[in-house]
Amino acid sequence: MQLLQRLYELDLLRDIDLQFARWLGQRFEASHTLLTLAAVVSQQSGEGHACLHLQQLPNLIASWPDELHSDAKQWYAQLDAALDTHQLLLGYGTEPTPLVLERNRVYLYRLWHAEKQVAEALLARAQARDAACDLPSFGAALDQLFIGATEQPDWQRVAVVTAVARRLAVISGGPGTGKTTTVTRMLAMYLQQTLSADRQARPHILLAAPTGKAAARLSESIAGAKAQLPVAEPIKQLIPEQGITLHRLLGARPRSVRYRYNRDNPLQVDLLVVDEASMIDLPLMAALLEALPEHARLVLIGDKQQLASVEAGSVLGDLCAMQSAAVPTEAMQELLCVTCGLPVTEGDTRVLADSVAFLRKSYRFAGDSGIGELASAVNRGSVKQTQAVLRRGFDDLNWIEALTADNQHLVQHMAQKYSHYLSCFKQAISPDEAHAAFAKFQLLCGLRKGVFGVDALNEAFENYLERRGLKAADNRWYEGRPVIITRNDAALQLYNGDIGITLFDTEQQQLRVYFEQGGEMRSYSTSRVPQHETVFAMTVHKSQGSEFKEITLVLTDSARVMSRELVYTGITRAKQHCNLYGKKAVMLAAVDQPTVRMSGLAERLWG
Ligand SMILES: Nc1ncnc2c1ncn2[C@@H]1O[C@H](COP(=O)(O)OP(=O)(O)OP(=O)(O)O)[C@@H](O)[C@H]1O
Repeated sequence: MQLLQRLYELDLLRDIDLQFARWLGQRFEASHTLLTLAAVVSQQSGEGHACLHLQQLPNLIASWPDELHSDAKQWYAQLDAALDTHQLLLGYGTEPTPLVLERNRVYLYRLWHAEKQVAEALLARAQARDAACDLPSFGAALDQLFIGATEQPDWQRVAVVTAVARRLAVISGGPGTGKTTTVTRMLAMYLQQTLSADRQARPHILLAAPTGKAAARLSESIAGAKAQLPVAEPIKQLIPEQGITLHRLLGARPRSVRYRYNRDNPLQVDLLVVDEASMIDLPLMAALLEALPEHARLVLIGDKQQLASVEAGSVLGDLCAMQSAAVPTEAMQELLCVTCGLPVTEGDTRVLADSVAFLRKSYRFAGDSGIGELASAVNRGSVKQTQAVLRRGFDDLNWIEALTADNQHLVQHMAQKYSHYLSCFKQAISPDEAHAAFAKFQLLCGLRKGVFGVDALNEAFENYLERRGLKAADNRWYEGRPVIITRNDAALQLYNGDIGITLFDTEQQQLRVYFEQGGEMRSYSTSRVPQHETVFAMTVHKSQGSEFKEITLVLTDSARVMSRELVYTGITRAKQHCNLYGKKAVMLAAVDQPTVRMSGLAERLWG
């Protein structure tokens, strides 16, 4: 039997991958070798890879079951010759073809095009030179913004200078390293510079994030940081506080993949701040860059160590890749030397290095914080340090050994942790109060399927609620049901990842679901809520962009899906307390397993 069919039967290809190969077969009469390659490239894009690196193919084949190895090796041996044969199916990007081969990478056309567009647009923005900064006033304004600061070097100060000086800025830092504080100071600095050149100027600043939750958090953090800014009130007033989702910003339209704002109809904005940039996939970044007017500044904030976007690409990671340890250009080094006291260093200069800044010190987690220590051990990929942190015993870190092979012990844990939230519904509660109560605790899982996956745990917890009389057996909806949207609905303005809480509306005498949208609560009747699921248990992927007072991260199942980035992202969702539930071996195996996203973007950007 042909390799393509066998891969599908063994669940190594999805329906869509097989259909794609079959459709190509009908249109192009291509060889089985090339069609199998098309299906594998399609499958890899489903795993988040922007392309398939041909050098990685032997590793991929080695991960397939033994029974396929002989056929797969034969297929691999025929690939070189097949790549030269069907130029209508596989081209080099000069004409649109279903597959594109560039260097040793094979792409689906859509992702190749998006990657090329993103690289060109980012490099053009990084190269753009605006009017030089007025150095004397620049230094004085910085001193005022960083009054009392003692860090040396002060990476927040470096990030502010970077972002004010360049049309593209990327600020990456772990939890609590002051990303929002820095961006707020940067906005004040930018406004001071702009207004000192033209008193009447009223630059249009916008704040956005990939999910509703992240946008709401950005609004809250900017408002908090703004209140502490040591600048004049008129400057503060020009800093917006309201963040919106990228889909809303770009004008997502029902049943259309095109956004309202695009190259022909650009956004009206002078400076755009986008938070949680690690969640932005290649096509979304391409659409964002296309809709941004040429003169506008783009400031991307995020944590490069977090999980990459669910869809294909690893844009923030690639932007921060710093291949061959590139250093900023001479002009930028000089500016950073004068304004921040950074030493000028020899090295391979890259224009993109002028735009990237890293924040390194966490102001949220003090030295005695287990969450901070664990996050940094996991981040470094050090199994030894991770073990040491787990042994040491911190107040904010708790290891819970899984006691049963089924999930009942974990359901008891959930019952205890959600007891405060569930008790809120004994009396009338406002939507704001309900959302605040729900944000106190979240159970996070790496997996969707299996006994310790999100689906089974939500079901088991709802069974528990039924036993407690908090949910009727025959009704999916009940007061207190938290739901998460799983598919964008532009018409209703509800997007993937938005969380709603079900409450009884005494006026309408019915259950309604309340979502926070742009700083306001909006309610929907239960029948109108687009595709959703219960969210007492949530995947770590979906939790990106959100933070909770306390979390429990479930680490029970196969280490294959657990990666270093997944564990890091999970534990850093906790602001005050982090519980780890499961088996230590799973945790340690995950720490030892970094995720590799295949992409050509880092090479295009850093050369
Ligand atoms: N230079 C600093 N000195 C003292 N405290 C600071 C400094 N920078 C930030 N903080 C404080 O640290 C906390 C976290 O800051 P901020 O919210 O800006 O970080 P963040 O990186 O945006 O966090 P998150 O991980 O939530 O996105 C805030 O309470 C802030 O006031």
